[in-house]
Amino acid sequence: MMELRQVSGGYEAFKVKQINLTLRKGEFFALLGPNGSGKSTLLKLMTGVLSPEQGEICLNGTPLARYGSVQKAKLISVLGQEEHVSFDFTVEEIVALGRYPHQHGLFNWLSAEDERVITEAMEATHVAHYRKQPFRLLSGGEKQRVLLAKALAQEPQLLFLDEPTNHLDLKHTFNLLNMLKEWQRSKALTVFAILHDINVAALYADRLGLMKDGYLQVVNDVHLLKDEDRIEDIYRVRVNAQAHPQLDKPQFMLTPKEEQGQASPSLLAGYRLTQDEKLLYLCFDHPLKVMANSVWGSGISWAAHFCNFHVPKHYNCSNPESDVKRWLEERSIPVQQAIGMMTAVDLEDYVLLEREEAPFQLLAVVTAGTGNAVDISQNHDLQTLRQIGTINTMVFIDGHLTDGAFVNAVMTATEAKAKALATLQVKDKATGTLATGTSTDSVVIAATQRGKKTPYAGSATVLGKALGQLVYQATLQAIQKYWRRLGVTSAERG
Ligand SMILES: Nc1ncnc2c1ncn2[C@@H]1O[C@H](COP(=O)(O)OP(=O)(O)OP(=O)(O)O)[C@@H](O)[C@H]1O
Repeated sequence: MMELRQVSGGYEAFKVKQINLTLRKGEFFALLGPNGSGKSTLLKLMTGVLSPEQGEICLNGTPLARYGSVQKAKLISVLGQEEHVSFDFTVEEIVALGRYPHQHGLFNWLSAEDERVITEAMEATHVAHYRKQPFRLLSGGEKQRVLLAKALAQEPQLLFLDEPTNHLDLKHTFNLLNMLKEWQRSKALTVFAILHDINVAALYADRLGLMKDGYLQVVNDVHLLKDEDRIEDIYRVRVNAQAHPQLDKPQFMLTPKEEQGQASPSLLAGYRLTQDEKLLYLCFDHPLKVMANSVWGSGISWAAHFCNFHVPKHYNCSNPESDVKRWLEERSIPVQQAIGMMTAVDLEDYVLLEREEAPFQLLAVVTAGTGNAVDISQNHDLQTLRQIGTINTMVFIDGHLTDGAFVNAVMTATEAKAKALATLQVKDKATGTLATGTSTDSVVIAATQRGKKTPYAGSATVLGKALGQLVYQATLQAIQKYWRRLGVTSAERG
């Protein structure tokens, strides 16, 4: 489609240098880079506004310089950063200007085909309802969409956009990019867009290029952005690449300077526990990063309120999540910062153990019932496994865990729980074999994310050992309390 070979050019004091790039037909290519890195200069070279001092730019195999302006406008259109419209045109008249390369004859009347394309472009950019309004009276974002409609009305093969989502609110940014993707697919439109938002680029681009100091440093697919060191080298900012929850695309987090490594009281001095018949509640002064399979707040999140609600033994509800949410609201606990579990166990029988193992502080809170103890290796009828008879394990860590360490911590806590069940010879009633857990267990691992990053939390680490021993002890004690309350004899245990 377009090929740049060893292209250099620009201004007296600034030039882009030695650019090699091939744009593929029908792709969405995003150009990223810090302010002043030369993105707009490169775009001006690619659109023929500036001429290369060295190298060659070809469009469909022919040097760009050989195209006449109308011939070029049939193939490429440009939505620049600042478009000035000097006359008092209506929206429709502005969009109609996009048709000029396709018009014939002396008077440039709009044909039926021109009218169809103009309407299609206005509808795609959601400006059709302003068609009779003067362009100058529109807002910045509305003007941007009208100018995009004009660029689309040109029916280009290649569309250049310089920060197209400037001025646009969230909805219109999303609509515009979705619409571009749609035109890219349905009309094999090639899109070359300068973007500032790397999250947007990661979501919409097929390939992207990173510019720095006039050089196109690298071109690749969006996974290139996962290279945090490279992004830091280009932008001088440390970003944290995360996986998008539904798509195989990276998304980026920034940490404001004042939030980094903020001092706050120690974990063990920074929480309050209250317990009544219905709720076991731990409230922390500062939110913790959480990995959990709780009824409310499952997955990875941040939370400061950890709740274990008591339910009757035969509690049955089609939507336990909405129940827990309602109970949180009834207690005025902020639902968006809460983790909620449920148990049929008497909450008075919770076990709380603290441990300090430098540099970590740990706190484990366990409630345990073994009425539905299960040996995971056996084949069970699923219906019988759905009753509440649960071991709920919460572990709080003053430490900075990577996502891998969170997974490791879940593993360690699970192994420790299984070992406690084995020590107490808890049996699966259905099979008579040793139980490995109960049918509806929950685990919560929460960390303050302060201090040096910890990549592991398995048995070969200080953290893993402390965590495993703490959960083992807490689970043992919680099961023993549960048995004492029920007056269960060892022969009946299971
Ligand atoms: N018309 C011009 N005449 C002279 N120098 C210019 C001109 N336009 C831009 N420059 C200079 O060229 C350099 C690169 O500018 P350019 O606009 O290409 O950067 P950019 O990467 O698009 O930046 P931004 O993200 O801020 O839009 C800058 O130092 C700028 O001052």
